[in-house]
Amino acid sequence: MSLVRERRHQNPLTLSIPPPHYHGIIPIAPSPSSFSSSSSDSSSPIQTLNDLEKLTILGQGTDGTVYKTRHRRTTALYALKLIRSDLSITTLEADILKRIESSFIVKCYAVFADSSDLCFVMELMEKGSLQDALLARHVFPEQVISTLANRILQGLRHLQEMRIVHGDIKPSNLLINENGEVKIADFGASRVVTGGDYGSSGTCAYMSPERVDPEKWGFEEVGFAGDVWSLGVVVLECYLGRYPLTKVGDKPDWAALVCAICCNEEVENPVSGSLEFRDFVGRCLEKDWRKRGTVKELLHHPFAKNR
Ligand SMILES: Nc1ncnc2c1ncn2[C@@H]1O[C@H](COP(=O)(O)OP(=O)(O)OP(=O)(O)O)[C@@H](O)[C@H]1O
Repeated sequence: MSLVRERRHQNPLTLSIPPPHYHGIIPIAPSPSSFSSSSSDSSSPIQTLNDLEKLTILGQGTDGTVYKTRHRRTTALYALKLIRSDLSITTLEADILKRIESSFIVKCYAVFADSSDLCFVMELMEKGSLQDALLARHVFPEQVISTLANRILQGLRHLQEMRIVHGDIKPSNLLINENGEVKIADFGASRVVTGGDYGSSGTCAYMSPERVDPEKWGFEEVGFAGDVWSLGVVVLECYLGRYPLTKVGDKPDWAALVCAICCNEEVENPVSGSLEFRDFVGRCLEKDWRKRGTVKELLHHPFAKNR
């Protein structure tokens, strides 16, 4: 998990794009020197890393490992993410995570840092990521996708209220808990916006046209519309059971992705889908961000509104 995603070489569809265009962005992080080595609420049961006992490895990211852990005294279970990375980059994520309180976003209880690692103590999401679920199940029925879309939109609404653009909504950053509830995770590509443009960190396959080619689509957008586009890609991927913007068999390299995102006239919307589903996908995957559905609008859309 890092701000710049070039190292996501394990997954052919998680390609990054050339140098960013930063305009009007306030990085959330303090400078590395001002980052405290331990950041845990004094009322939290987790005061030091020694309070946690590692049980198993839950997964491996680009820059570190996620462990299942147990609090020695309370026996409560947590996920512990250890990241070996440039602290100036990862403190961005730490600072964002600590501020967020929402049942639609994976909770971060504490952040610890030593000389080379950042350690995030997080809510344990027992069922892994939506990516894992897609690999196991392949496709989801519309009703499940509708609930998922609603939860992601509610998470995005919370982030927007905090002026945070997630910047990397994709199946592997959507985690599932014991109750089957999906929550947004991984703020390695996030930004607080004050207007103007946003950076181009994130994962190319899920990036909106205005992020991939800002000159063509204009610089004014603050980035929230980019998260809506990514949601549209995820929704379509859950329905089709494959990455939806390139054709089956296409080599998913950077050029093919840029072409699929920016050049093709319209994203192919499956005729087998219900009218509501197709309209929702169309509103998310509107190429022109000025015409794309907003989070507020889509929360009232017949496909995604709470039933
Ligand atoms: N809070 C959590 N609870 C349970 N499992 C988790 C949690 N956070 C991450 N994981 C699992 O650990 C794995 C690695 O997560 P991590 O966020 O480090 O990397 P990633 O997002 O998969 O990839 P990248 O590092 O390229 O962003 C994921 O596949 C996920 O299934």
